[in-house]
Amino acid sequence: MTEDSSEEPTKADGGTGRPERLPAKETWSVLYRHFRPHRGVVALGALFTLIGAATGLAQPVAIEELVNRLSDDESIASILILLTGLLVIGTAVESVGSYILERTAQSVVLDSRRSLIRRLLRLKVSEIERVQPGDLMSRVTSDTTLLQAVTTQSVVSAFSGALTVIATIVMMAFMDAVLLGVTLGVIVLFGGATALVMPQISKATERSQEAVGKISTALERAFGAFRTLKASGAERRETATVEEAAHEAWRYGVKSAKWQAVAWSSMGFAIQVSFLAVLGVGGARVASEAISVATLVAFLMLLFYLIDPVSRLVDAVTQYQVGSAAVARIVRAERMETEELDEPSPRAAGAEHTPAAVAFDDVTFRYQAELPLVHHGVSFIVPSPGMTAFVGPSGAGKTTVFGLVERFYEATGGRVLVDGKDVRDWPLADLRAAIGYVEQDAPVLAGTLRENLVFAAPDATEDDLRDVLVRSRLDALVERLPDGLDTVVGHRGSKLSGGERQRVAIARALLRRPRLLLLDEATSQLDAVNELALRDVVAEVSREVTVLVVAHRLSTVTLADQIVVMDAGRVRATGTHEELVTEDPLYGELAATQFLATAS
Ligand SMILES: Nc1ncnc2c1ncn2[C@@H]1O[C@H](COP(=O)(O)OP(=O)(O)OP(=O)(O)O)[C@@H](O)[C@H]1O
Repeated sequence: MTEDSSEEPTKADGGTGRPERLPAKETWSVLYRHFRPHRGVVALGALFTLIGAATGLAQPVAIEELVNRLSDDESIASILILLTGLLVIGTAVESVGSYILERTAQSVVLDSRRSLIRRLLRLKVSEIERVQPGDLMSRVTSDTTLLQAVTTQSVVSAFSGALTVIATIVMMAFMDAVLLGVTLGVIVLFGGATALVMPQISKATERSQEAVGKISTALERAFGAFRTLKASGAERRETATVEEAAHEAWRYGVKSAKWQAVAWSSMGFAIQVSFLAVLGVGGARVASEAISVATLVAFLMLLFYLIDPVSRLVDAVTQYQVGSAAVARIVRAERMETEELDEPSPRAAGAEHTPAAVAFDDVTFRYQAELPLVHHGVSFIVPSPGMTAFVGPSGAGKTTVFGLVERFYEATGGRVLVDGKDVRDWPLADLRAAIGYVEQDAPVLAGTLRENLVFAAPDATEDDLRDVLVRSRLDALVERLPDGLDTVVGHRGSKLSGGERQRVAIARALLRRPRLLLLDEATSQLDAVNELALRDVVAEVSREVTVLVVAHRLSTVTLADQIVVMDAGRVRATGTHEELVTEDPLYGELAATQFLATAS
């Protein structure tokens, strides 16, 4: 089962083109999904913030009373005590509230990172080939951080800010409706610009985040081929590429900051102007005895208190713009197609060790809809147990056979059968648990030798490890290394030789105790002595296990129980070496040139 993307491939890109913006409704629903598990805590935090704000609002009322008592020559001691109490309680409650909200915001970031990480490592192979992994990484590290702002400052500040604004306006209305009209008129007139610039903030932030993604992509490209970079003298050019992306991030970051400043200052300006307007109109109303001085003072105090919630509202909307840009990028990553991968069932995980049966039944395949067919009706049945070698010119589609058996890709037509069952009907984890796969370039991961070996078989015992080290001819190397199995092998195993990397990859696959072993040019870099040894090991393994190899070396191919000759995506002949040398001209030619040349 896959979770399908509703977007066109070009829209769900990893940063290569500019995707369409996410509709506001969808942004809201994503934000709500992240927010929902924490709604209880957020409500508590919001309540504390509100209580804090209410104590602030009570202060002008208390001051109005204080001014009245002063003018009536009454004692103000009780009012002063009340004011002090309000201040202390307000500060304490507000700080606890803000701590709760910040903590929740961090949890939201954690949740979104977790869900993204879980999905990213389950992406289909074809999805990863379509995008830039560096950009995907920046979505986990950088974009999720922006989510933090939109779930606290934005959602909660908007809520508490709006409630406080409403409460303030109600209180103002009770004091003097005319002054309230003046205040609102001025704020709407001068603060209106704020609303206009909001979309600009979101747009600039998304561009800036895209550029951050480009930085990761460019760095990943450079580090991924560091020696080639140096050997090609490309340091300056690649540095310039990364710097250009960094500069783009800066440019759009500054643009976003500019629009945020416009939003803030227009709202600040609106409140300042309303102060002046209330002073003018209020003064006239005091002179005409429509209102008392105490009411004007209290009203001005309320106006003063309005600055905070209005700022919070503006901040909320600004942060929402920033966050929505991040949400769009996160959602697009979340929409990429993933594989459903459960734990392998215990039987598949190791109890049963019969060799797997593999067959292709008229398989056609293309990597992408717009690309030509790679397989045009490929059919073969492999002996199990036994070794089957795939040979043929470069690009004939040999590696693709392995990709289809592992179900990294699904056949466009026909059936790929393992144990007589279409691989699409297998639980994916069970299928892969049955297979040991050594890829063409024998990848070794950063970490220690031990970590690399047990990567595919975390439950392997020390005895298993020792046995496989001997079989894959790694024992001498491990003994030589000062830290033995705990030696760190460097990024992509850069501290190992090509042949050592291949042996590590073979050992890793053997340790998995597979029922089906796929070896893609797995011994191409081994010296003659090690190759001979490993060939014997593979031959021995193939007595109990089904082994498929892609190999160009005669030594490996001649050993095979069956050879499948592929050419331009078709099987042109199947047989043993002796049969094919005489029966198939292409194989005869390959044997005569490539194999025999190698053998001689
Ligand atoms: N991930 C991919 N996306 C698109 N096209 C691909 C992909 N992988 C391989 N191809 C194309 O499919 C064709 C078959 O590739 P494949 O790797 O199966 O050939 P091969 O026979 O193993 O070649 P070689 O002996 O050089 O390894 C080639 O033309 C290749 O360019």
